[in-house]
Amino acid sequence: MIVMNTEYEILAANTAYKRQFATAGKPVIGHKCYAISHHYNVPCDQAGEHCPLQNALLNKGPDRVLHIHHTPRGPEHVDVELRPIIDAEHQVIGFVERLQTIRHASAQPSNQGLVGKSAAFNHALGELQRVAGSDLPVMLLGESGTGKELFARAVHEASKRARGPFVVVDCSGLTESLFESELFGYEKGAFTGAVARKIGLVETATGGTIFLDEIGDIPLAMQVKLLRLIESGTYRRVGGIETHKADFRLVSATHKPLQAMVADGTFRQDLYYRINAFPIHLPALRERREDIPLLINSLLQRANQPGNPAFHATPETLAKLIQYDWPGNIRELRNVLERARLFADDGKIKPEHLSLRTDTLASARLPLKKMNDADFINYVKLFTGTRKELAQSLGLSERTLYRRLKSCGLQ
Ligand SMILES: Nc1ncnc2c1ncn2[C@@H]1O[C@H](COP(=O)(O)OP(=O)(O)OP(=O)(O)O)[C@@H](O)[C@H]1O
Repeated sequence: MIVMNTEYEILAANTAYKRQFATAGKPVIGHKCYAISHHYNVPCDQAGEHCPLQNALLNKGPDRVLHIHHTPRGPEHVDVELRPIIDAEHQVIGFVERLQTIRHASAQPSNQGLVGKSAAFNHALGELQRVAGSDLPVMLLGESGTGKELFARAVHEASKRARGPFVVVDCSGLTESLFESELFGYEKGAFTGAVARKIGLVETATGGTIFLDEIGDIPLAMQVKLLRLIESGTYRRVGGIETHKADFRLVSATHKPLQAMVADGTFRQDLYYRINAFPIHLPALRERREDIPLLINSLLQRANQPGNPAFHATPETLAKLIQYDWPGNIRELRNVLERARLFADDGKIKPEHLSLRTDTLASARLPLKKMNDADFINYVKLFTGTRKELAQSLGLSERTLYRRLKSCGLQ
């Protein structure tokens, strides 16, 4: 926590903040918050980010945002909550800021969990952070392979139920009778083959979270039973008479258009409102292209066997992967990399090692040399290598690249 004046200067900091940001010979007191945590020399809102201080000043009330901070450990996601200090004349004279490092997502290559730092990813993460602490049902909406299960796990881990179980139910593979016995369990003798009592997943999830993946696939008859469970908070084992109390937080996901299904009668409206209390839209990979290099590093790190040389993508490969449309999102990226590794004998993943669906390869429609200015600028901004590598990836000489950069106002 820190206390600041309205000039963004840090007046006081607690031990945790100092431990994080103060280094010998570089104390934090008296310095601007944006210089310490962002390495900017202007306030965040002038550097293209949302500044909670400006909002809190304007509204004379608290404000909360998700930021990426530059810590000695590298960039990290931080949940920032700012409260104004208001004097007797109703003037804002300072702020108290509480910063909380988010552990369930990483802004640098990581061998586990969610990674990302693009605006689209940060937005979804910010929503997750807001809802996690409550017991509200969460609905994750996104194309296949966008990380719905990882997000669901992150909701659980960021919640008060983190120490409880996280139970995944894939609804798409379950028939009606199976759904009921899986979810609620059954008593001995409930049906042929029920030779002993079986505990259901709802019971297993006591104190934790249930993730219903592909909830749009639940048949209508089962939707009634699910609704009853959610509304009453109780259930009965199949063949049982005793009522049990349920204690779980519900996270659901689907890539189906639930609203349209409600309209045509294949999904119950009452259930829809129950489970859709807090929808979070997960961006497709093509909406967060700037995360692609980070994701590639993370996924290659994950696939690496100890003792083997580390794999990396050449600049040309990176260029191709950034341009591709990724209909299968991160799962497809993971598969493409896993296959490419088998061909990259020297650890370098080259364009010929990639198996991309050519119909969606943007470069097939758009020769790199002939890119228009807007696409060119966008491409340059996303590129993380050196200038030489950039020229190579575009098939330009360094001199031509230099002229093109200059003509677009990029130095
Ligand atoms: N932000 C992320 N950072 C790192 N890895 C990710 C991220 N999002 C997804 N992945 C990885 O991508 C793969 C697909 O993710 P996941 O299974 O969660 O997707 P999904 O949306 O649930 O897919 P489906 O709808 O097909 O079930 C997994 O291997 C997961 O680890």
